[in-house]
Amino acid sequence: MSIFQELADREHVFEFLTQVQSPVDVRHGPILYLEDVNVSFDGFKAINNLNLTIDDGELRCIIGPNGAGKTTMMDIITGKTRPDTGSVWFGSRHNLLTMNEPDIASLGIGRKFQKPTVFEALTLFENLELAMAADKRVFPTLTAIMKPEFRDRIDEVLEMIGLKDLRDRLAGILSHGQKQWLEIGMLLMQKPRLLLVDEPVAGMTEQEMERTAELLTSLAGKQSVVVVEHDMGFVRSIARKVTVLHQGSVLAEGTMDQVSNDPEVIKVYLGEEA
Ligand SMILES: Nc1ncnc2c1ncn2[C@@H]1O[C@H](COP(=O)(O)OP(=O)(O)OP(=O)(O)O)[C@@H](O)[C@H]1O
Repeated sequence: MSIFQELADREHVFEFLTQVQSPVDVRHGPILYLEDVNVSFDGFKAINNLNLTIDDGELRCIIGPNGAGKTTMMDIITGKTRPDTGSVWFGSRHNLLTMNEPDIASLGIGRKFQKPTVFEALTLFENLELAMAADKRVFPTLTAIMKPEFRDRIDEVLEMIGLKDLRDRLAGILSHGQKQWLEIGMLLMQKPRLLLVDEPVAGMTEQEMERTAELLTSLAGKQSVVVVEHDMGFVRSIARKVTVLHQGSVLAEGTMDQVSNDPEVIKVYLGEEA
């Protein structure tokens, strides 16, 4: 179609008017793909021929004994640690090993560390506002904060994390669990495609753990979520598919029942709890 025909065609949708699509291409494969990844620290193999695939929208739990390589694996995905060999892809287009940490984050990979780091002297609303302001992709100027659509997004996230009633209270008054949810909310402001969550329920009450399980399961589908967690009860309550890491490689993968009945897993890990 010529440019003149396009201009005359009222039904034609011009490319510049269409919504910007996420750059992550998952049409023909997983959202995250690690192949034959190796990392040594002073000759010690922390990650040893690691292969891992996460599907778009999946909620995956990663378990494994201390020193299994879980944190190192997260560090590799976010660009904090560079592997010695192997490949790490985000969708089929983005080779994460060629990108730095800020570029990987702006592609839509959000990481929640174990300890919450919210701004206690600011309200919940302001915390979420700041999280949005930190995202240069969707939010080029601070003055844009007052736009109604951004306020709507903040209210939507407050609803998702179950803290809408505390919208204008200071984050300092929140319980430990509520701070964790707020921090998850801060990541959600940037609409990540993949959320990496490190030990979300450490230090939480039973009730907070239940609420966290609901939150993480509600996020799956809309985004992919990878949870590293030691609490087996919690993992059982949310897990669809579990990956067991041991000595830097995948020892077993499957449902919680499958992996917890696997003799190798029982020997190296779950046996400690049996
Ligand atoms: N920067 C580093 N320098 C040296 N050794 C390291 C470094 N980072 C990790 N390691 C070692 O690599 C191994 C894997 O560590 P990692 O923290 O990834 O395990 P993990 O599964 O997260 O353990 P945990 O459950 O205790 O957090 C450990 O033996 C650790 O001591």
